[in-house]
Amino acid sequence: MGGAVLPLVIGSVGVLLLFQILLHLRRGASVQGVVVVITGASSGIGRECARVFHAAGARLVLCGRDTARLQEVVQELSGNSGDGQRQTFAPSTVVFDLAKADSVGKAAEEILKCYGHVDVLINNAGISYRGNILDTHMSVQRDVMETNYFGPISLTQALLPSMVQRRSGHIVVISSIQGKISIPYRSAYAASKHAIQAYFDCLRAEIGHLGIPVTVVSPGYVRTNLSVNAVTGDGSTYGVMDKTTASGWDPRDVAHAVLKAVHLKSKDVVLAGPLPTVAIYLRTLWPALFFKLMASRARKEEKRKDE
Ligand SMILES: NC(=O)C1=CN([C@@H]2O[C@H](COP(=O)(O)OP(=O)(O)OC[C@H]3O[C@@H](n4cnc5c(N)ncnc54)[C@H](OP(=O)(O)O)[C@@H]3O)[C@@H](O)[C@H]2O)C=CC1
Ligand SMILES: CCCCCCCCCCCCCCCC(=O)OCC(=O)COP(=O)(O)O
Repeated sequence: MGGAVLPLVIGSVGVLLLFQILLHLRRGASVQGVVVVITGASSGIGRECARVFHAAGARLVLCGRDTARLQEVVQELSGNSGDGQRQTFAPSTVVFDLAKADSVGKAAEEILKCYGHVDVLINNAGISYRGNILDTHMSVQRDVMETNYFGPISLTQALLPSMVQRRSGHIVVISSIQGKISIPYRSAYAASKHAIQAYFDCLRAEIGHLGIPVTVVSPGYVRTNLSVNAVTGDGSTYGVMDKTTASGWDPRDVAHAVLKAVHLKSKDVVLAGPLPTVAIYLRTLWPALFFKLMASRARKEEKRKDE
């Protein structure tokens, strides 16, 4: 009888410890006072990240193009002092357009002035696209690349030297399942997300040993305004809330997953259901079948448009 008690006590203490660790992870105590920069903080995933990181005690620098919409987020967060268990901070804002190459350097200087350094950069801002390649202006292909690829990598490269100097920092990028597989009528978007994945995989290998982790987060569909704001082949706004978007993940869950990824210093996180996950493996292991499925998907979508 006595022999069974000790393992039971050790087991219970172990479970209790594990519970405490999980609780600690959920609370995100690791970002208390940490300087977190979020691009695209005015809506969708970025706005939810702002809420979640603010509640976890981060000192935020929120970025976007629209002063009024950013101020709305600041107002909301400033009036919300969290659960009272930790100190929260009123966010700072920096307004700039990632697609304007000459504005990013100046914005990085402004960001650094807020707290003197950056602990976590979350490259979240982005735009999607709808269109077939034959009818898409080259200017659209370039514009999507500016916002989704050149903008984030310019900002990253402008902030990196200060992280390297301090031997401290963390770079996060919100990519997409479409950074891993390409689906028809998304050429500009999928290409920009593949480019982002490749760039940050290279960066991870180059700077990991300096104590600066790189996290690529690849969500599936998320319930935001991404499809509404998407650009079409002639440069006009798509303006439609797609069913896939409307029935996607709650952006709050994505934001919590980003916080967890920061805490765990995860390298590559896929946030999607089984089908997209199978598709990623299929693309590598049985590409011929994957290409066939995508071609059939393209024909079906073409037919739907013709009806
Ligand atoms: N929703 C989804 O299904 C998925 C989204 N993602 C990715 O998540 C990220 C966030 O998108 P999501 O929240 O869904 O979409 P939203 O359209 O809701 O948000 C996009 C954000 O990006 C900002 N933004 C867009 N263009 C620029 C620019 N040129 N310069 C600066 N900021 C810009 C917008 O700010 P403002 O317009 O105020 O300037 C806005 O805050 C994107 O990178 C997207 O690719 C990935 C997978 C799935
Ligand atoms: C033998 C078994 C075969 C099973 C594999 C079937 C392959 C199914 C293809 C699944 C495609 C999933 C696409 C997911 C796309 C996605 O989640 O994108 C996220 C976004 O970035 C959304 O942006 P968008 O502008 O496209 O709304």
